[in-house]
Amino acid sequence: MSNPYTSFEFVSRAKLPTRFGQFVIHGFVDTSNNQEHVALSYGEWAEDDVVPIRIHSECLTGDALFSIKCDCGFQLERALQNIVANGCGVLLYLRQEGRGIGLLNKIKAYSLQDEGYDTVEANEHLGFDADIRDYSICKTMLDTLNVKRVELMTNNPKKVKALKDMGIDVVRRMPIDHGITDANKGYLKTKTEKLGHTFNTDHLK
Ligand SMILES: Nc1nc2c(ncn2[C@@H]2O[C@H](COP(=O)(O)OP(=O)(O)OP(=O)(O)O)[C@@H](O)[C@H]2O)c(=O)[nH]1
Ligand SMILES: [Zn+2]
Repeated sequence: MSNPYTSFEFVSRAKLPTRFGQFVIHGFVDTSNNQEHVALSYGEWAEDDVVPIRIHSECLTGDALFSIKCDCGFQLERALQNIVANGCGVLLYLRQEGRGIGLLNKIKAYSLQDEGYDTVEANEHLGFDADIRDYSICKTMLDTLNVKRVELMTNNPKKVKALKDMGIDVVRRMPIDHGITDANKGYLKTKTEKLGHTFNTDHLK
């Protein structure tokens, strides 16, 4: 069987001052499709330390354009704040817009949602599975950053499983229930009911 990690390469790193604190940005490329991904690290750790990490999937609308249709922007901000409060940690920012279908397809899915489809039905109507993300580059990123044991900030059990399957020791999961708005309650409910997210639905009432 071919090694699934051979197409991932570390390219360069640099200091990145942010509103939250002084991070380092590490650039990676997937040479199989020229997709560029980044990791942001904060502070220092020893090889056996449990490092808080967030695997964040790109959401241009939520992360950069202030959309409250989803919870992504809130989660991104909270993750960086958590990392700084903890004294060290890592954000893996994966360019898997729209759960892997890309920005323009996500806008098509949003258009269907305007007509009444939920987030899963909209993907399926466009001919995609509900979630086509791949997390394998995380292994290369974490190896490069010398992270072996993690506390994962997520509500998504698929991310926990993906990391464990790659040999990363997921010591704990930290829920990240943040950013509930009237505009995204329905979306979060669908994520919980159809995509297996361990979201506390009491928050959605
Ligand atoms: N196709 C599609 N993608 C969406 C939609 N809303 C958000 N996304 C994308 O979903 C991804 C974020 O996934 P989420 O399901 O919100 O959360 P998660 O990453 O699985 O889980 P957490 O770690 O708990 O945040 C980003 O890539 C967003 O662009 C939608 O309605 N349709
Ligand atoms: Zn989003």
